[in-house]
Formats: sequence, C-alpha cells, structure tokens
Amino acid sequence: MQSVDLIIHARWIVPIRPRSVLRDHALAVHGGHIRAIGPDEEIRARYTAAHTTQLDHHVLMPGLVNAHTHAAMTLMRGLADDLPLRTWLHEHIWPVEGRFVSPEFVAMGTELAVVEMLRGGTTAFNDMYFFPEAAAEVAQRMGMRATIGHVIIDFPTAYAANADACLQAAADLLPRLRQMPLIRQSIAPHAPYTVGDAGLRGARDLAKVEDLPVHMHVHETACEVQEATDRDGMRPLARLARLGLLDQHFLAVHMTQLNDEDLAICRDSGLRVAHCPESNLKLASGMAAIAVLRQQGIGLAIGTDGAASNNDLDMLGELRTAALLAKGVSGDPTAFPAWEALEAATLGGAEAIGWGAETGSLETGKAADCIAIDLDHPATFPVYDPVSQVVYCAGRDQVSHVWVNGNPRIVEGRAVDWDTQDLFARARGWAQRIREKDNDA
Ligand SMILES: CSC[C@H]1O[C@@H](n2cnc3c(O)ncnc32)[C@H](O)[C@@H]1O
Ligand SMILES: [Zn+2]
Repeated sequence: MQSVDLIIHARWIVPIRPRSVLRDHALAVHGGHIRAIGPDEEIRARYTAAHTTQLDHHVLMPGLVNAHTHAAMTLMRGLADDLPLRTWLHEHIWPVEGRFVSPEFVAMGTELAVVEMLRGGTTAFNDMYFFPEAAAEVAQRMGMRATIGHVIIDFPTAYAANADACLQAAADLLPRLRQMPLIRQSIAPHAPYTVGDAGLRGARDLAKVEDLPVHMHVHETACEVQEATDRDGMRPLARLARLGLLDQHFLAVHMTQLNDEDLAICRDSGLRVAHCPESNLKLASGMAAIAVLRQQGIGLAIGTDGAASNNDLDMLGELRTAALLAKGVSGDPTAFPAWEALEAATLGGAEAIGWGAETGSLETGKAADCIAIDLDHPATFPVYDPVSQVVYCAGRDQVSHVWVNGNPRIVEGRAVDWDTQDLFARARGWAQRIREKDNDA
C-alpha cells in the first residue's frame, strides 16, 4: 500500500486525454500531482489516503482554463453596456482606467475575479492588464494558476509612459514573478492599433530572449482591419507576420475577421486562437469562424474577456456559447461538437497559455487541477452522457469542488480560504468612488 495525500472517487471521470468517460473511477493525488487514475477498487487496493472525497453523482474533470481575460475589470462590470468596442473603450473604459487604475485597484479587481472564476470551476487564467505584479500576487496568494501578461501599449497610462517604458517594466518584473510557482508570464502587446512597429519589435525580442508566449487582441472588429488596411496597405495579421511575431507561442485573441490570406498565415505560423464569443456578441464585434479554424487545424482556446464586456467570468457559460454559436454561424450542427469545445476550454487553453505540460487534462504526473460538477440537479437530469451535460446544460452553481495543485479551493460549493462578504465590503468602496466620478463626468 502506498500512502497519498488525497483520493477522489467519482461517478464519472472525464480526463480529456485520452478522450473517454471513466465510470466509478478514482484519482490518487500526492504532493499536488496526480499519482494514479483507475477503477475505484484498484485505487482502494493500492493506496491509502490522508483525505478521501466521495463524489457519488458528480463528474470529475480538469479545471477550466480561461484563455483571455482582464481580471481586474470586475470592478467595471456593468459600467458601460450595449456599446460598440470603440465607443466602449474610448468614451467609457479608458477614461475610468485613466482615473482609477493603480496596483491597489488591480489587486482588488483580481481578487474578485479569482473568487468568481474558482467558484465557477476555472483553475487557470490568462491575464492582460496594467500592474501585472499586483495580479500575480493575488493569484499566487489565493492559490489559482495564472499566466500574467506584461502589457505593452504606446499611449501613456498610469502604468507606463509609452511602449518602451512598458518593456522596461516587464524586464524589471520578470525575475520576481519567476519566483511564484503558480505564475507563468507572457508578453502582451494590447492590439495592432495601439502598438506601433517599434513596440511590437521590442515585444517580439523580449518574448524570444525570455522564452515567453505573446498574448494579443487581433482582428477583433471589421473596423480595426479596414482602418489598418487603409493606413498600412496590409491587414493587421499580415503586419504581425511581417514583424516576425507569429509562431506557435502567439495567442491571437478574438480573430473575428478572417479571409483566406489570414487563414494561410494562421496555418503556416502555428499560432493559436483564443475565442471569446460572449464579448464578441455583446460588443457586436463579429463572430469567429470556429468551424473553419478547426478544419485548418488551428489550436483553439476559449476565454471570457474582461467582466466589463462579457459581463461575467463564467467559463461553463462561455463554453456553451462557443459550442452553440459555431453551429449557428456555420449552419452546421457538427461545427464544434461538445467534446471539441470541452477540449478547447481545458487542454487547448492550457496549451495556449503555456501550461500544457502541467494542466488541462487528468493524467498521471500532471498537477491535480480538477473540478467536480454535481449532475444530481434538475438542470442535468437524467445523464446519458456526462460530457453533453457539462457542455450543454450544467450551470456554474453546480461546481461543488475545485482543487488547484491538489489544494482544495472550493469544497461543497464554499470557498475554503477567504471571506466573500469581506471581499464585497472592500470592493464596494471602489465601486462607490467609480460611480461618483462617473456621475461627475
Ligand atoms: C493594456 S491592458 C488591457 C487593455 O485592454 C482593454 N480591453 C478590455 N477588453 C478589450 C477588448 O475586448 N478589446 C480591446 N481592448 C480591451 C482594457 O480596458 C485595458 O485597457
Ligand atoms: Zn480582451
């Protein structure tokens, strides 16, 4: 008998890789990692555990990976709705960010985001926001895995005066964030329309030297592509290719505008796409051609975007929207089948944000980042196929347990380590100040 920290018995385990549904199996966890997966009886016979969790009507699966968000923007949720991207950014979001964004703002907003995401079954997120050190510290302290982007943007912000200052801030911060075990880093130029060629070359070089992925909004709207084409004589993606940014470590967020030339660039470079269907729908930015991207073999991940454009950080909801929207857009019900969508929301996301070797699937040796969803609920009854239930009908209120690196974060639907009421009390102060300033404007 081997002794391990934890054994989780579940009615169904969906490990993602291999693509299978295991009935009445168990996961043995030790030192934060998956030691074994096997039939209940076999695990009982081989292991004794300090803790055992019995999940009789639950599906156990890898945690969801939010492949694109701006975590701190929870503090701006519902501040400016029903607007197109440009008006939303220029007239509402950027002015508020200009007045309020600080390390304290980012820490508070990220704390709220981490609680929302963990409660909804997300165990890792890919962030792009100002003051990345504040976001990294919160994620590490609260026990959530994250890839934190070093933002690059040309115009002056509370964070940095220009792209050069952003690059310097990134270079200075990199060694400190490398000390945080749950944190990886990326270089995050905001978008082709906010970063000039010099800033993009700097981002490319820093990413190459430091061996980091690049995370960027690309082709979010038709307007972005048209304006760039008029100005530069080429589409933004072609410009990024010419500048040498695109390879398998590049994560292109949104990509709602794709012609044949763009698709060839995607295929040839090996870049990955983070699909954010709800933000795209709400801002009426456009809709990504997921069926076409799949046919071309492009790696897909799913993200919520920030809570100011979604307006939630609910990856189960996002996954369902992605699976449904792809069918509506293509007129083909097989465009994004449940299994493919679930893979994009887990392993595809982990690979896209630089954690593919550690998380995204339940495999021996990987980190025990796993969630349980209780299917004994009117919304998910009866169960013919647990994957169908997870993708097409389970709600985040059904997420009962969440572990990150074997560390319980949510147990029986409740947060283990933090007081949600205290969090709300602190966040309310920020909302009050933002509301007052917004009314003055
Ligand atoms: C430079 S930090 C990130 C920057 O991005 C802004 N933002 C949030 N959502 C979107 C989006 O969908 N498209 C473009 N930019 C977005 C956010 O407000 C920050 O300023
Ligand atoms: Zn975004």
